Amino acid sequence: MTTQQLTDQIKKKKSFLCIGLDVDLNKIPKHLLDTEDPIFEFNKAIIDATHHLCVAYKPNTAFYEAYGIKGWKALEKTIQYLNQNHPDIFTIADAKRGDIGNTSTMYAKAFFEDLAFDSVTIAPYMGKDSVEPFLAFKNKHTILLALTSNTGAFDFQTKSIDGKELYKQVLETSKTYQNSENLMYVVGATKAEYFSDIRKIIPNSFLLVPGVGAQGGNLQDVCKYGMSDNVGLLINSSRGIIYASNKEDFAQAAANNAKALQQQMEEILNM
Ligand SMILES: O=C(O)c1cc(=O)[nH]c(=O)n1[C@@H]1O[C@H](COP(=O)(O)O)[C@@H](O)[C@H]1O
Repeated sequence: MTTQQLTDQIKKKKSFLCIGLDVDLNKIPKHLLDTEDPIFEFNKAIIDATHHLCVAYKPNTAFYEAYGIKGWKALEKTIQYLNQNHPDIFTIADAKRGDIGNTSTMYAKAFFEDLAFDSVTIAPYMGKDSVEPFLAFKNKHTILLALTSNTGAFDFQTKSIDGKELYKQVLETSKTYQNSENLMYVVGATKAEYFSDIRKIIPNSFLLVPGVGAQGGNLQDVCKYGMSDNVGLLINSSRGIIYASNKEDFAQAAANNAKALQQQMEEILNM
């Protein structure tokens, strides 16, 4: 998917919501545990109930890897279901990968070719040759961790090196990488006060913004300082949407929470 197609979808749906599919078998409704593939059945019900309210889904691979081969199969079925039924929806494999070049190439093949995701999250720590293998894929997107939502972000990302914070160096240096037009960045919703500075460096890049809902980030603040001319934001909520209820009504409850966020987004887009 191109970023133009993503922007078109945002304008059509009046939403820049990304729903995180972080499936924990301890949190899903008990009746689903009797089915053959509870993770997929949960995801399918959530997707069926919410696809008109969001523009992206982001399964975090940890939640699938934790269940071994069954988990990976459920991830595969989920992305196939999305690609077959909702090809207009942007898909993010939240895998936070990155390694020496030949290994990154294999990670890129796994997520872009085998699983056919539109994008994957990548840690920038190993630098240029660990990121460029992902960028080499046309119309696929590499979402680089810039300033994360957790408190540990202050351990390294905001520290100055040669007079400039590390997260700014990540943004500036990554712009020089080959095929850098395929880059997007992660910036946590809990770091709203940093968005103005970030937009000075990357005015138009798409930002994946996790941390609203369960982590306490504020949607209005993020939009005020982080929105670009082409919207340029994908706001993720995982637990705040998918675990709205653990009863039979879980999918409808998730849709209600997604709708509440989408309506706030619509108001912001209309301003
Ligand atoms: O890359 C991410 O998506 C990510 C980056 C970050 O800085 N903070 C962050 O919470 N995430 C992910 O975003 C999701 C947030 O989930 P909730 O806090 O339940 O909405 C989880 O899958 C996290 O792994």
